[in-house]
Amino acid sequence: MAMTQKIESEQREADGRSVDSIERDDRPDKDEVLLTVNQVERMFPVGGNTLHVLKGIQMEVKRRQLVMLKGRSGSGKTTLLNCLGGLDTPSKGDIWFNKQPFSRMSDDERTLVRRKDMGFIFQAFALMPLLSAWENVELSLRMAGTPRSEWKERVAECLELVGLEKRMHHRPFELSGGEQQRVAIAKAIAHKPILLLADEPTAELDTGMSAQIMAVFQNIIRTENVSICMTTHDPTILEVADHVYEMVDGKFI
Ligand SMILES: Nc1ncnc2c1ncn2[C@@H]1O[C@H](COP(=O)(O)OP(=O)(O)OP(=O)(O)O)[C@@H](O)[C@H]1O
Repeated sequence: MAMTQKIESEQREADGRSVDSIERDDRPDKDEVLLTVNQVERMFPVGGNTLHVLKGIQMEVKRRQLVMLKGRSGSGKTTLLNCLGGLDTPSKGDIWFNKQPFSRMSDDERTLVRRKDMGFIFQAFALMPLLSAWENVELSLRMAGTPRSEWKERVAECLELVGLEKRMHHRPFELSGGEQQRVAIAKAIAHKPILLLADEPTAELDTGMSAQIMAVFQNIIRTENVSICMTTHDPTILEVADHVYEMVDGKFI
């Protein structure tokens, strides 16, 4: 057995699961659907007219899936992602999340679900510029209401998961674009969400850094049991997706 394989195998065994169980993912909730989108439409009133942006979207995301939404600029990807994250609501149709009628909840209920079970990553990283990587991740735990006694262990764990253990005390301007995006990922997963929504997370990165971010995504799907739904323009990263939905003019083709 090659050394890298052995180390990987030992790490996996240390993780409490056999190599086979990880590669086949035979955990009981494997095929469970986490997110269902039923005939969702979104219209906006614009200057006396109605702009029909989403035109009957049907999709689902299962546990531990990496799902990508691809499509040209203006096709409606961000509008859909905003509805999936409860930052906006459909004009028609509904969205179910974790067996709950997410799009029909009150704003307050939806905010609670979003804070507890969802994490967000945006293309422009959204880090606090004066705080270190450590402090940025800690801030998200503070905002999520995680008890202070758990912060230290969880911050270290998240920064290690994204491969930043040697950069924990650097501030954003002392980090590369790819490293900043990894801090943003650590921040988004710190409160243990079950769904991560990412809008063009590799848009600002070159091909090598984009590949690293996708490797981090695959790692956190395995270790954190999270599902990821992301938008992208980048054809080179589509192959790592479990499922790709292609959007043209507000519809999937
Ligand atoms: N609040 C709004 N009011 C009016 N029009 C809107 C609103 N939000 C989005 N749109 C319009 O909906 C269309 C789709 O926008 P959206 O941002 O969802 O596309 P996108 O596929 O994410 O594009 P990009 O890749 O450039 O971000 C655009 O024509 C946009 O102008």
